Amino acid sequence: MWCHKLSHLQSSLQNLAKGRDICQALHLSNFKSLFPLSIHWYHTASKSLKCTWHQHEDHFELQYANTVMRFDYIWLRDHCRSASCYNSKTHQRNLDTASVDLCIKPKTIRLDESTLFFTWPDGHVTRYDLDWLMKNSYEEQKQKVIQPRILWNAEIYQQAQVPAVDFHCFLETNEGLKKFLQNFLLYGIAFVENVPPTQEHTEKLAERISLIRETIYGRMWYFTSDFSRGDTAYTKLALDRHTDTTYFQEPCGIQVFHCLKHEGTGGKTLLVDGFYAAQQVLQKAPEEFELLSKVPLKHEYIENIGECHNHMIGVGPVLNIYPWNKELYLIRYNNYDRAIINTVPYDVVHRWYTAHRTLTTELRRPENELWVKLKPGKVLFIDNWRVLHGRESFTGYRQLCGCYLTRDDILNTARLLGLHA
Ligand SMILES: C[N+](C)(C)CCCC[C@H](N)C(=O)O
Ligand SMILES: O=C(O)CCC(=O)C(=O)O
Ligand SMILES: [Fe+2]
Repeated sequence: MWCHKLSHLQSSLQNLAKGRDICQALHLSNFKSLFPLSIHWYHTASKSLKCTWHQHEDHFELQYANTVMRFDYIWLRDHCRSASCYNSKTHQRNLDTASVDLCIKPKTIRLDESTLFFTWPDGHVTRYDLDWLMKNSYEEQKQKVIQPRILWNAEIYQQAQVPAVDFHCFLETNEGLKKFLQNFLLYGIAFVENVPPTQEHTEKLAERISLIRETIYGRMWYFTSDFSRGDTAYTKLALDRHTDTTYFQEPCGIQVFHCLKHEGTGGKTLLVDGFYAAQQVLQKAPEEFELLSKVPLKHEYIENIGECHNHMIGVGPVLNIYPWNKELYLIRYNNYDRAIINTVPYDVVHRWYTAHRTLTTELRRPENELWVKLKPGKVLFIDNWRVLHGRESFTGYRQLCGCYLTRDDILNTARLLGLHA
């Protein structure tokens, strides 16, 4: 695992902010026309960017770099970066927010160069750099994507010719690891090749990018069609596209597959970008997209086979989106493991089935299906919050090993390498 290198992260954030100033300075020409005439505005030139602000009764309004931003006074007090309110070494808040009057108002506000000074009733002074305020404002944040992605169907993915990363490159170089993670973040799938076909080597790969998430299936799993567990994965049957562990309150973030052996026919792996399909639903039937993002459902796993006794339940909508920018972050789709729907009134149920059908139609379009035959030596990583997998039925002896990984920790690794995650 990686240790924290926050200074590195900070300096890349600073570079990002500098680049932004230059871009936004170019868009300043008509910002004056936005001002209401009836209230008193303060105009100041800071560096090259003009800034105008107004102290309203219940909030602070700032126009800077062509952006109109509003800040609640409690927010401005809460985010104070002074040494007594914030520990800049640990990046943690010292201030006890509950001790601040919810209706707090600054006694005075003044701007000096590019720094705003708020003096609070008890005399405490909070200072904010204009660029910091802008970067951290809601207005800025809602324009941004949390996770840049390339949504794909089979043709888009194949044309992109995303290369697999070599085993040694992945394990021994930061470039190899970074390339791999960049592919994974953009497409939701990525391959490592030339891996010795053993469970130990597969485990080593997994540990390079994240933490293994131990589950009811074990830490590293290793399975054949031996009916050893109460799930169709342990048969030779075809499996339609799905995401795994929908019956966990937090479905596993990443699935790793390594086919160690197959002597027989069939058994190809199916991959479908769930976010591409959801995007199609959003375009064709936005109210159905919304319904799929609002109606919570249960998924369930009940197992009573030999020594294995499990009963897992996970609740959540099929599509999970960030409310401020509507960006998708998780699809929970498994028709096998979907539990009884009894938390939704009948008229909504009907609309939900219609919406689910629309999504299923998109997910099942042949042009959205990427089929790959997993071979010993080639390890597949799947973003289980985004990309659905399935398999063709097969004959003969087939051995698959792999594991689940935690999502937070793969993103941690990616961020520390300077990637946007
Ligand atoms: C991958 N491994 C064989 C360990 C488990 C398979 C679990 C399959 C289950 N129906 C699900 O979708 O979650
Ligand atoms: O056998 C396979 O290729 C995959 C089965 C499956 O869906 C799983 O193990 O999660
Ligand atoms: Fe699965």
